Amino acid sequence: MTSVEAPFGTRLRPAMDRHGPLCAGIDPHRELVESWGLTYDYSGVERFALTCVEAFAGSVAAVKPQSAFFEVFGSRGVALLERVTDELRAAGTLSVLDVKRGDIGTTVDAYAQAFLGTDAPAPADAITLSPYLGYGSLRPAIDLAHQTGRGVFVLALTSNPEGASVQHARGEDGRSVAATIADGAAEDNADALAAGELGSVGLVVGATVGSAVADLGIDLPRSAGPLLAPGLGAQGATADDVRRVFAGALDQVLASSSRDVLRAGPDTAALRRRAHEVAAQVREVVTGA
Ligand SMILES: O=C(O)c1cc(=O)[nH]c(=O)n1[C@@H]1O[C@H](COP(=O)(O)O)[C@@H](O)[C@H]1O
Repeated sequence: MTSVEAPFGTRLRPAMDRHGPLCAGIDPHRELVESWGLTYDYSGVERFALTCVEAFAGSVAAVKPQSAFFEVFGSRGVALLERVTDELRAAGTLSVLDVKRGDIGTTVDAYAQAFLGTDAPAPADAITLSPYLGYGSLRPAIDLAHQTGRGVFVLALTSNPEGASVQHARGEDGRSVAATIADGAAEDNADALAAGELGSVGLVVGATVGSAVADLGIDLPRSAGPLLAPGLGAQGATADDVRRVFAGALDQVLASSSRDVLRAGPDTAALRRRAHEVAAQVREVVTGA
């Protein structure tokens, strides 16, 4: 059992200040594992994941293991994922578990207990959530995260081209789905905003989304939480894209990169060096230095 912690946002802010605003992904794709000279099986993925932990622990603001690549190996893969989050926790490095959960509220409650509760078997510092059963369906997870000092990242504008068909759609009031989700985060982070702190309800906004934030009238600064920004590197987004997409909210950006960093392995030092390089580039963009 883990105890209640200080709010996720207030733990993330100093980590980003210290290491640069990068969340390094652990995504053991078959081709990456093989490019490291490992066989693509449970043992190869175990070696891959634990090398990433060794490289990133204590070196980056946050680490985001992608559950799908672990679930491929069934219960052993899930146990490995739990080991990854446990080792990150022991090293004092924040984990963002990428599980993209979403369901009716009563089921979300169980997901919340599984990942964010004080009795969670291997709690993460934050998880990713999908709000497409309605932002309100996530209430049990958001409330529990607030109680236990953990965080959530709610998909708002995803980095993939297909996301726009849902996220840009407008309701009867003319507001887009993505803007409504950002409004929800703003309400849930209102106390943090008033206190001048980073909120614990983050949004996922891809660095690939072009002018969508402005076109849809989304007020990112008012959302007041961290903005997890995937898409850098492998999906084609650049530092300039980060500057443009997040103009006005750059201090909330937590850029996320998986393949671009992971390709530097299998050498632990090279992997860490690449993570530092990308973190420094993002820091330069967000501070305008
Ligand atoms: O929630 C995410 O992390 C996420 C949201 C999104 O809109 N786009 C997106 O790519 N992701 C995740 O971010 C990672 C991107 O990996 P790379 O493209 O290799 O950097 C993957 O784990 C994706 O599942």
